[in-house]
Amino acid sequence: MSKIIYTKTDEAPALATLSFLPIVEAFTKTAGVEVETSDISVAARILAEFPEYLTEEQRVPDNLAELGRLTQDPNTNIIKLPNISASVQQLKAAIKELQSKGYAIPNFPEDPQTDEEKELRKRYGKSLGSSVNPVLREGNSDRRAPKAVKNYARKHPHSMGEWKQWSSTHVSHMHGGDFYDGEQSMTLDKARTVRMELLLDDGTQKVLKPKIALLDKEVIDLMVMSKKALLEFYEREMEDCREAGILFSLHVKATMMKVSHPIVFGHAVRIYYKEAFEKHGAFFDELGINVNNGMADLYDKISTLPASKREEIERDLHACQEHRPRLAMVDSSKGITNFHSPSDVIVDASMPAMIRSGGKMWGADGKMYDCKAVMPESTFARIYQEMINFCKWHGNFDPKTMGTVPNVGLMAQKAEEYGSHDKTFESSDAGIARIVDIDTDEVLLEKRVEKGDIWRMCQVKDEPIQDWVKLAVRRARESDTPVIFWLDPYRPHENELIKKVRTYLKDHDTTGLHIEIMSQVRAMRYTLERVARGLDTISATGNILRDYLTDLFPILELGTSAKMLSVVPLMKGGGLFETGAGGSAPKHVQQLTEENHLRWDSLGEFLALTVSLEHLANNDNNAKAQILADTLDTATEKLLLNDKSPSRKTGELDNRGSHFYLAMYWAEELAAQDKDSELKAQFTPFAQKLKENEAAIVKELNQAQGKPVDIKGYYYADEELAKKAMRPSALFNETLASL
Ligand SMILES: NC(=O)C1=CN([C@@H]2O[C@H](COP(=O)(O)OP(=O)(O)OC[C@H]3O[C@@H](n4cnc5c(N)ncnc54)[C@H](OP(=O)(O)O)[C@@H]3O)[C@@H](O)[C@H]2O)C=CC1
Ligand SMILES: O=C(O)CCC(=O)C(=O)O
Ligand SMILES: [Mg+2]
Repeated sequence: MSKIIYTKTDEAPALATLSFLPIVEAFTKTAGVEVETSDISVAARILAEFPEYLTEEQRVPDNLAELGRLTQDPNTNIIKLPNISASVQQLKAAIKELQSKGYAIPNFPEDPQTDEEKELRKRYGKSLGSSVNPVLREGNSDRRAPKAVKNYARKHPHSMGEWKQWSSTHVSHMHGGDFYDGEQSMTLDKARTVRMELLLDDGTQKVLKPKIALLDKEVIDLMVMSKKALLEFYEREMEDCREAGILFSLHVKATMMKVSHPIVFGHAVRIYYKEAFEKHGAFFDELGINVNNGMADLYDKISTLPASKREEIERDLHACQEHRPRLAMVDSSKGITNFHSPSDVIVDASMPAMIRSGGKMWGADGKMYDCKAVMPESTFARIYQEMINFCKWHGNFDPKTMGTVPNVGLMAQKAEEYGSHDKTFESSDAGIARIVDIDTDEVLLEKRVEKGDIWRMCQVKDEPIQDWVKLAVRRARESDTPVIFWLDPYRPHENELIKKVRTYLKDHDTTGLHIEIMSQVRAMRYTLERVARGLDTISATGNILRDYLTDLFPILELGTSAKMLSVVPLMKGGGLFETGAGGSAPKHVQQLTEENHLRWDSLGEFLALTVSLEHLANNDNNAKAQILADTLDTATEKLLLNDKSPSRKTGELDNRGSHFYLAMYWAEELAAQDKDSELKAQFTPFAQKLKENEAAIVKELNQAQGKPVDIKGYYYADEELAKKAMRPSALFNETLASL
């Protein structure tokens, strides 16, 4: 029996699953495909970590570890929905909710002192930040807008803000002392075992990571971010921003760069509120305030102080704002600024949203203003400035005519920066940061660090690079589109990759293909010149640009990256099918609980299911699965053309209504096909029933809206209540059960 593993995650995607999965199960069983669910929500991952605190009935298996193992099995077929990459605030909220539901898990130790607390912190750390995707992504990334989706966007363009040539919006990044500056890189000449250590100025050796096994031909890098240079940078840019009278916004990726970026974020907050931190810093420490987790942590912890003390602190914070630039807002109606939480503004999505709106972000008064987009690490920040330059000169892009930019991303086996958090350190002392071969004592890479500097080692294995080059060539051939490898010869790491790309391209027949290697800024310009002329260009990039570009171009081309096809061909032969390239849209949940309307668009799920079924069909020689895939593809196109995607407005068709239409169109396509008479016979009466009841079902679905709905929880909602809320049409449920 063929099997698809369907993940259960968090927030809007998890709610959508409750409505969509029964449809998937009903349809796929007709092709002998079993659908198994696997709960990898942040709540389930927390529970799996602490079985000894739970009763027998409360315990849950470690599904993520099991899925990680399955990525090594060629028969694996996983549909992975977007999940929360939790900030400390979110993790604490999830813990609190679980405790309130009777799960006696321990509190999150904010400032661990004892060994026991340190151990707990380490265990909770496993559920922090991006901890699902890196486990499952045992393959490289293939993300693109399918033709039907692109055509739909061309016919129904989303709104775009206007770019003025005189816009003051720009990107600011460090020009020295950051990870890019003086980075060191090497390709290994043999398999080695190394340690990471700090050689202090007094000669003491401090081992931070005792043993890392590296493979032959692996590329490793050593990078340092100077605290001094970072603080000077912030000071200068804040002053520059205040003078310019525009909004200050900081864009980081604290979810994936879960060790370095909260530190980078915290320094910005402390510089902005410098005088207040000088005055109250020691007291803040006593209270256990850590603004690396955002100002939310500070406001939370001072909320219980006596009013006079609290007001004094608030006054002092306010006084700092008087001579600092205005901050970009995340939610101006609630007074939530860019400094509230390091993962409220996530660079991959936040920069495209700003560019789409003509370079504007929200100010505290609810109006939009030009901004200084601050991205301290210069390595990739420059691509955004290049795009802004282009928009200022050319005007914003036109979704009706613009070309498309699919991406082939190097991602497998925790490639590059995104796999480096367990090898990232905030230096406790000055000294030499070194990577040393344990067996030979050779110092492979070394760099001077001062106290407070952040240093890290990144790695990328050779086999994933070979696989990435192969995938890029395959995509170029299949789509007859030029491929540009975005690699910067001035950057030592990428220079190593350039050598490898040149070597491995020779393994493939590239006759007639257009393949080039360009530095990022040139690649961006080249790609944009083509985009503006309606031409398509594949970007073949490293892991960070994979993440950035697969939100950037889709958000401009399609309005959201949720509509992307996102495939991870696992290196061992299985398939991981991600549902779009975007997140979990937390504010959609709020709309559901307040108004019982879910505007989440499951298009990414429809696309993922199509390719997942196709993969099954090929692997298991399952002809029925292929028919299901082909008909689902046509049904999805029909859904788009007939405008049955969810509306943003309560009372109109929402996520559940769009699922009904998908089911109806899919059934109609299965009834219309003549390749499999059994399927035809099964689906003909079913399609008829859905068609006959269309008006009544849509009425039931839409009439349920407009009033609050309580699903008793956010991270671990009551499954039965949530199911009931997500399946409000008795008529549709009955009809589906009859299949
Ligand atoms: N692959 C994964 O697992 C990923 C997970 N994440 C996680 O998701 C969370 C939120 O991420 P964030 O970057 O803030 O934002 P999201 O990508 O979730 O949402 C940003 C905005 O995009 C629109 N949007 C996104 N997806 C859809 C959809 N399917 N249907 C309709 N509109 C959509 C919504 O716009 P509007 O408000 O206009 O409706 C939404 O407010 C974080 O925890 C993050 O770590 C993020 C990226 C990928
Ligand atoms: O894992 C995460 O935190 C986000 C993933 C993401 O943004 C992406 O893969 O595009
Ligand atoms: Mg992303």
